[in-house]
Amino acid sequence: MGTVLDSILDGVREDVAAREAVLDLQSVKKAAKSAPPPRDALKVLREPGVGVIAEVKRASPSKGQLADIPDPADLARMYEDGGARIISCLTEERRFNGSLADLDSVRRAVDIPVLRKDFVVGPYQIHEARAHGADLVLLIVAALEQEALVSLLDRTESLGMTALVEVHTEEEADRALEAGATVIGVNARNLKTLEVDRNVFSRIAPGLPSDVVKIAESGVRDASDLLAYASVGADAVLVGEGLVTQGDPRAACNALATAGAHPSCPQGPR
Ligand SMILES: O=P(O)(O)OC[C@@H](O)[C@@H](O)c1c[nH]c2ccccc12
Repeated sequence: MGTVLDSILDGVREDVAAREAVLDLQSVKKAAKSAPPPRDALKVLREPGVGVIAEVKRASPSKGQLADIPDPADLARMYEDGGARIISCLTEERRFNGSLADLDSVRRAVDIPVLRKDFVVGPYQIHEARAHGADLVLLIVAALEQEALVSLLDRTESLGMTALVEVHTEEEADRALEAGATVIGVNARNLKTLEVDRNVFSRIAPGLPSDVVKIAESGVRDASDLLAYASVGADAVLVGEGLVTQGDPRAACNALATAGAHPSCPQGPR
């Protein structure tokens, strides 16, 4: 039986093919060349303290609709005001209800770097991300053969963007390092079963080289979760549900950012 990830990937491949039939690879490459220059995400991620990557997330396969987000630009601005270092914007349509239009409006609304959060299956989406202003791209190891991972990582960097390489197991972390990843996200949510296990980060992160930026993804509900991830080496946390479901996303983001910036917040070597 196929996993949730497999079925998401099938849908994504169909959607990419449909977009490519309208705007081919050559055209999207051209569009990427006239996009506003990429913002330096690596610099932001290496600043002292534990950073917050705040996600514009309308829905998820595990929970369905999470929040009514009438204006993603508005939400992104609240996150930025609340002290987020990076905005993550879901663009996958079928399960997460995201879109490239959301990415466009988010990128225009803020001055901080923006991550295109999607299931990248090939080079088309990398150029497309840049054409829509993305500064970072998510690459999910579990979704890619090693050869594809290496070439998509190189392509991302050659366009001046940063790749956030997502892993869920030690084996995947080894593949990410082998591919040359400098920013690794450990997802507490298993994309094959959708189960969240916050201990996955503490199992994997301490084994990663100290110069790799380590991001704890998923399952952050409040400042105590951020501090727990920080104590086992997180340089940043990526938070969706815990922010979009709050009445005041600016305040919720600020509570996390403040905890991450506090001198008592544990932080790994740089
Ligand atoms: O809503 P949460 O539990 O804070 O999780 C955010 C983020 O980690 C999650 O949206 C995510 C992590 N990796 C992904 C890959 C694809 C889609 C979504 C994701």
